[in-house]
Amino acid sequence: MTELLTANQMRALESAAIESGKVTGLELMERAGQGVVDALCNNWPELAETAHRALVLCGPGNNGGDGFVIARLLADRGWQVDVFLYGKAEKLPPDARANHDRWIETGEAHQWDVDLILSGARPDVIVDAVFGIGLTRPLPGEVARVLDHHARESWKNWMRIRKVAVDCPSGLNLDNGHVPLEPDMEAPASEPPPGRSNIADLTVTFHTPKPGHYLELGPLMSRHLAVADIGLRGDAMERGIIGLPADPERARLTEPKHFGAAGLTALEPGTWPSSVLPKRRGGAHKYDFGHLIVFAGGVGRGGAGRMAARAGLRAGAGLVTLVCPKAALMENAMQLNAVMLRGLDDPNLLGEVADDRVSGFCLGPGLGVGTRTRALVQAALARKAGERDWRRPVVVLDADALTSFADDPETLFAEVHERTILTPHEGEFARLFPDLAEAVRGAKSKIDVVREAAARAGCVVLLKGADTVITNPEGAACLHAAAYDRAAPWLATAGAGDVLAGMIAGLAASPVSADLIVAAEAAVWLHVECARSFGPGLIAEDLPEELPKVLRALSL
Ligand SMILES: NC(=O)C1=CN([C@@H]2O[C@H](COP(=O)(O)OP(=O)(O)OC[C@H]3O[C@@H](n4cnc5c(N)ncnc54)[C@H](O)[C@@H]3O)[C@@H](O)[C@H]2O)[C@@H](O)CC1
Ligand SMILES: Nc1ncnc2c1ncn2[C@@H]1O[C@H](COP(=O)(O)OP(=O)(O)O)[C@@H](O)[C@H]1O
Ligand SMILES: [K+]
Repeated sequence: MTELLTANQMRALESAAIESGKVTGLELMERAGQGVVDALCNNWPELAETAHRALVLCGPGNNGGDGFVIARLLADRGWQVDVFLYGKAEKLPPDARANHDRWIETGEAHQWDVDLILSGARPDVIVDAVFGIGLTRPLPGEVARVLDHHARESWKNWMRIRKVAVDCPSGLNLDNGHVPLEPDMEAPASEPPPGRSNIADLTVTFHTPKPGHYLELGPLMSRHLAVADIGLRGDAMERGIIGLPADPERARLTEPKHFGAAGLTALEPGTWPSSVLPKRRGGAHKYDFGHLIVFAGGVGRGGAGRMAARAGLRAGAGLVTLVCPKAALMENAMQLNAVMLRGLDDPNLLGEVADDRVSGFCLGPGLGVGTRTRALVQAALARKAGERDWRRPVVVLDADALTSFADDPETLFAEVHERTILTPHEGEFARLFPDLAEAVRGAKSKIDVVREAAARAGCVVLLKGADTVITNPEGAACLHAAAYDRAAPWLATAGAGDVLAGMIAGLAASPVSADLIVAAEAAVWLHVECARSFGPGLIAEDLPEELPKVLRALSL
């Protein structure tokens, strides 16, 4: 797992390293600049071979300081380097000032001037070192004009000009992935507002990625992400131990890498996520992997429940039973084989179809909004620990199971327990947590907002999206990003969420399953892995069928 550090956490780590006396701020800045130059040369080997021309845009803080280091290192390689400074040299913080002064011994640092910058010699590379984690307000217009994606069009052959962002494309808030805008700056939908259109070709960040690289606009603006090691040692190894519940303060990125350690890949047995999947030992009985009950809707509405059930079975539940209104039995019987089937009309008779060995419930997909669904949810939540698991049955609540409580979320929150997970998409989230949904549209980090939701609800909450955030009431937060080399646009297809609910339930229903948040994290990762393995043309039904291939690749 990779820790995602907020701006404050990164600053604290940097200060601690400097205070320990093992490193100076200047050394860190030098390594940061070197890291950017190395990443640039790795990414575009042709730039490493011969000297080129760079336009280095420096800002008024330490991000600008990194820019001056980069300017010097490129000049040392024989490059022609034009440097512009936004702000006053006298006001630069000490380390940035020192690197500015070192640069002007041999080069020039021009005062920021939009026309002068855009009419200057054509650069091969633009280095955006204007603002990093210190951005506190919207980009000034004169900076936005230069960094705008279209500004490159002032030069000929502009499509071959590369833009490298230092720490982040300036304007992007690395805590939340938003681009702060002046209140009157909302542009028409057809045209990205200034600042949102600062799109890099490569973004080089330091030590570890930040939440904003993966949330909201982060992937779109950063485009490719490289992480440069600047020799800061964190305690992430201990905190991010694979398969354990996440740290309550630091969010982690859901991925197989163990804090970026090279050589550990998903393909090695024993590593995450294989290590947290229940089905990995021989000699077990089907009940050792749990009995999952998935509820389906009435006549003609069973598809979503059937897909969730199939996903639960493929994900590893020992047995899966689909429970539907009796009138829909025939329809479902014609479609199911390995998934078992029972009819239930009266929610109060849940015990007739779900004995003590049931270890998981999945409710919501296609279930219909209303009092029957509410009653089923309440009946499932009321179940106590069964005979094979000391824990209560896991309850996955999705779609209609959530919407059925839209006018009274407090009733739901009063009944959920620690083995409950709510899996809303943004619309369902807004129905249960209207104020928090508003906050995420504002300036708050999606991670913090979902943390608040889990604390309020008293159970695990998973907010779906290309950036999926999973939190528990203790504050642990995992961010799964279907971005960069794990983008999965094919998942934007009807029913993909139903399959996810089934996969989570199927993984978590096993008596030997990991902590619920950990099981959910693995399910989200596998869900995207299935989409990526299948590729274009994917429909939701393909996802469970792709799972065996994905699991085989994990050497299970
Ligand atoms: N923290 C660390 O561990 C390291 C930080 N480094 C670099 O230092 C950067 C952070 O430096 P700083 O904290 O100085 O922050 P920045 O350089 O990102 O920006 C801070 C400066 O910009 C001003 N500012 C912020 N938003 C503005 C706006 N919209 N309009 C005009 N001025 C604005 C602030 O008043 C301040 O002067 C990182 O992003 C990274 O590039 C690296 O040198 C390596 C180590
Ligand atoms: N562009 C995308 N990239 C990656 N994942 C996506 C994308 N769009 C949707 N998803 C994922 O697909 C699923 C869609 O779920 P949901 O919105 O509940 O749809 P449905 O109700 O049709 O099943 C979620 O897991 C979500 O994270
Ligand atoms: K920057």
